[in-house]
Amino acid sequence: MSDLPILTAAQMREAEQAAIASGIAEYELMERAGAAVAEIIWRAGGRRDLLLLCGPGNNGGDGYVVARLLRARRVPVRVAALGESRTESARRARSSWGGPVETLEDAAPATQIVDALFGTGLSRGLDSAVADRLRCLTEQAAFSYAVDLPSSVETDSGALLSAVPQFGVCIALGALKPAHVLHPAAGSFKRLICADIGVAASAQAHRLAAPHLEAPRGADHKYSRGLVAVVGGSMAGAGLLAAEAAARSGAGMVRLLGAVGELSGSDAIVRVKALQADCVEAELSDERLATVLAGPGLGRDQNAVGRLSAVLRCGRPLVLDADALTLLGKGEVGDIPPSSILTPHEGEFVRLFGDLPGSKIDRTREAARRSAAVVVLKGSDTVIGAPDGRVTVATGASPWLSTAGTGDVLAGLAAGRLAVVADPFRAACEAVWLHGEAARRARAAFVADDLIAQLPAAIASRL
Ligand SMILES: NC(=O)C1=CN([C@@H]2O[C@H](COP(=O)(O)OP(=O)(O)OC[C@H]3O[C@@H](n4cnc5c(N)ncnc54)[C@H](O)[C@@H]3O)[C@@H](O)[C@H]2O)[C@@H](O)CC1
Ligand SMILES: Nc1ncnc2c1ncn2[C@@H]1O[C@H](COP(=O)(O)OP(=O)(O)O)[C@@H](O)[C@H]1O
Ligand SMILES: [K+]
Repeated sequence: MSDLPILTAAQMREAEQAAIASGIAEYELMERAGAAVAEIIWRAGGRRDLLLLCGPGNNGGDGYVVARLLRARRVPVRVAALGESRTESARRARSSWGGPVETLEDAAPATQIVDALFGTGLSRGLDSAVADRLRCLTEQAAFSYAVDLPSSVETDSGALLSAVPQFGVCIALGALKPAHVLHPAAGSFKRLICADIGVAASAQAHRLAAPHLEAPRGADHKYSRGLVAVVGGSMAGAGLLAAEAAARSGAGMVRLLGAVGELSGSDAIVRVKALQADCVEAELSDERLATVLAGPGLGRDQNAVGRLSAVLRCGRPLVLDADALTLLGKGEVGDIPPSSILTPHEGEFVRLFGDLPGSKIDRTREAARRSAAVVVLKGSDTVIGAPDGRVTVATGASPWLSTAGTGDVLAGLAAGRLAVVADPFRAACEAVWLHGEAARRARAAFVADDLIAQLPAAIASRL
């Protein structure tokens, strides 16, 4: 898996303009885009009959190029257009096709359908008659492809501007756009392919790639590999889940601060009795501590406030989750120490940062900037933002993760990886990837404990 760049519509246009300024004609880019799409369709569908739906802009222009190139390979191709072509390159592509052009209303279904109606230029939802026709034709096809983006999705936010059918393959041109990784748009295709069209795309946002992890060295010992403290609380099970995940994350040692003797779980976790804030404070003064996690099962009463205050003052790299985020959102404890990792779900995020404008990527980036922390905004698409503006987006997470306790596992994993690598953004990215991989390996109907059991194999796969 590669860490592909993610560009907004405006950034993509800038990259295209830079390519044009360097001497590549706009029409040449359209030819390259069409050729890349035609090749993918040819490999998947061979000579099955195909209907291309072409819109008025350059997305439609790409479509006419695809039609011409596949006709040359003796694929039975028909083209249906939504009006005249409105750009010079699209008009040129349409005239190079030179074949008949049907109307969208009259076009009969085909085995393969290609949506080249709109791409990054879509400015509003499709008219309902057009949306209906697109849905009908797509549902009747055995193979369906969206060129650059499914028409109807908002490029920069991933919102659906009108109803979108389910496509088999979406072929992103030049770079990914936010709608390729953010839900709901990212759920409107089964497979995503990014086609290189020779436009240099550098971005601060990337799709999360599989990490390269390092095994301990011969000279390592449990403290050099990272000592993690998990500050538990009134819901002891959540703290234990986080501690178990931290213990299987590659860290050298995990201490669980809370009540002792009540819980089962791995004996490798050192339970330390620390029920009051002053005991927590004393435990967190250990110079050998690499990271401290607070939040899972912490509670929200005055005792929890005192314990969390001790955590915020301790001066160690922190991971803050769940109840810790809720208490921070209420403003009842101090500020978030810089370089922390915060792992909110949507509700905790809004309580902490309010109703920020823009896409999930924009909101996460802004929250990271404001808090000077790494923010992991969880969900079916998890966005990880760093204070310096870097963002990665995890795609394709198993919906089976929507079960109680999986967030506690992620928090423990983040604390463990932070203890190992000491870089909060890298640690958060590794944790999110390993969490997704553990879920993939656990397959279906798993509970949070099953994810923890998969962590050693997930880690081994990246050494
Ligand atoms: N940026 C790049 O580097 C490249 C872009 N290419 C293609 O160009 C596309 C972008 O082209 P355009 O900017 O022309 O945009 P689109 O082809 O997405 O559509 C823009 C046109 O649709 C109209 N429109 C927008 N929403 C509408 C609606 N709901 N109903 C009816 N009309 C509507 C606009 O007024 C405009 O005329 C990309 O998605 C990609 O497919 C490729 O040709 C190659 C390179
Ligand atoms: N529909 C979904 N698809 C993929 N991942 C999901 C989905 N719903 C939740 N998740 C993931 O599951 C975890 C749930 O965390 P959280 O909401 O904190 O739950 P809990 O507090 O019960 O542990 C997060 O990592 C989140 O990204
Ligand atoms: K399209």
